Amino acid sequence: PPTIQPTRRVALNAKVKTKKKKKTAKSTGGFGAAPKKTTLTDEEKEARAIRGAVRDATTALEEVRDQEGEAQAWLKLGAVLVRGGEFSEAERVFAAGAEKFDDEMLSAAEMTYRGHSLSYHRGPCAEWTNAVEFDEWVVGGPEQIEDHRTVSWKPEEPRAFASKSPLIPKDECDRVIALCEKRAEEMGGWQKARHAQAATTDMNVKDVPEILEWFNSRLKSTLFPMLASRFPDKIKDAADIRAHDAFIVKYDMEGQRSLPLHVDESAFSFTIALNDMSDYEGGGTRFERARRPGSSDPWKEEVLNADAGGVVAFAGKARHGGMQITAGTRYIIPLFCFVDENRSGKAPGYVVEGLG
Ligand SMILES: O=C(O)CCC(=O)C(=O)O
Ligand SMILES: [Fe+2]
Repeated sequence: PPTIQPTRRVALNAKVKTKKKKKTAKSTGGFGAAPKKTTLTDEEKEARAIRGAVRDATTALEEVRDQEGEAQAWLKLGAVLVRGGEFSEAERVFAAGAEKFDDEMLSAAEMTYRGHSLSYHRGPCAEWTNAVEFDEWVVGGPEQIEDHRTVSWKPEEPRAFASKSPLIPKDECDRVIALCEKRAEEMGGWQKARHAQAATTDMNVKDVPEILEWFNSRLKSTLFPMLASRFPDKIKDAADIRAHDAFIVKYDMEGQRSLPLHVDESAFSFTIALNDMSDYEGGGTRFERARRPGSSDPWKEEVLNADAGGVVAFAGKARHGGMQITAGTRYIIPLFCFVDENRSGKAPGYVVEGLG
């Protein structure tokens, strides 16, 4: 089976890489654009080299299509696309290759880029017309946080938004909890080892059909529109948002009480509260370093939380964790999102379509 990409990653070293050199030249019109000058800047040379590599890998793929070792050619083409920032294309090439070949590397690459996004709503969403207000924080501290593929954050840009009232009615949340507890009973308990590096007591949303149907309608009507409205500079259209992974987590005194500081495998993450804060003591999404937008206050730890149906939505690469509860039970749905986008701006699918 493919290696499951951990959706949370606990940094072994608190220092994350700061500035990453951008590898493509936006100034040339991006990936695929013809160079206009004879004297090329380094960036232009790099963009041209990537275009050449994509061409070579595509040609190599065409040549070996029906031969042994073809899986290697698909992997190579995907890797070249990743290098060029063509992430939507890389995902589709890895997936197309994995479909043709029983190859562990291709399946693992598909899982890394696509996650479980095919199980979740993708495409047109409702308009965000909700009157809910949000508390806003800058998170991640003074240094540049790690990029997540298409979404990169300059210092001060990473945000966390905590809703001040529910986005989802409490009765829907109650039903989800009841369905989870019923399923856990049938399955002999909550899963404890799905995430190797930051294990939670959890259950995949995609594995519980009634919850999945509800969740997808909420992604479309509420959660994706809300996210796009909070991050307009990073998300052009809610229809481009993908859910990499979503699961229900239970914190209680018998099982898991907290979650260590980590970064998520996401551009944007949500913690969706399923029950009220009065049901437990402690708890909440704990950001290692936060302060108010526009302030020069010292960075300090901040715990954000909401009652049932409320959310905390944030840049997933800002270090955070689950604050320890000291009594009661807390249920949340962590949701990890990315944007289906090529750095060139070309419509997703153009490389795979070209392969016929
Ligand atoms: O407990 C929380 O609020 C944080 C959960 C979290 O960060 C995660 O599940 O990745
Ligand atoms: Fe997380």
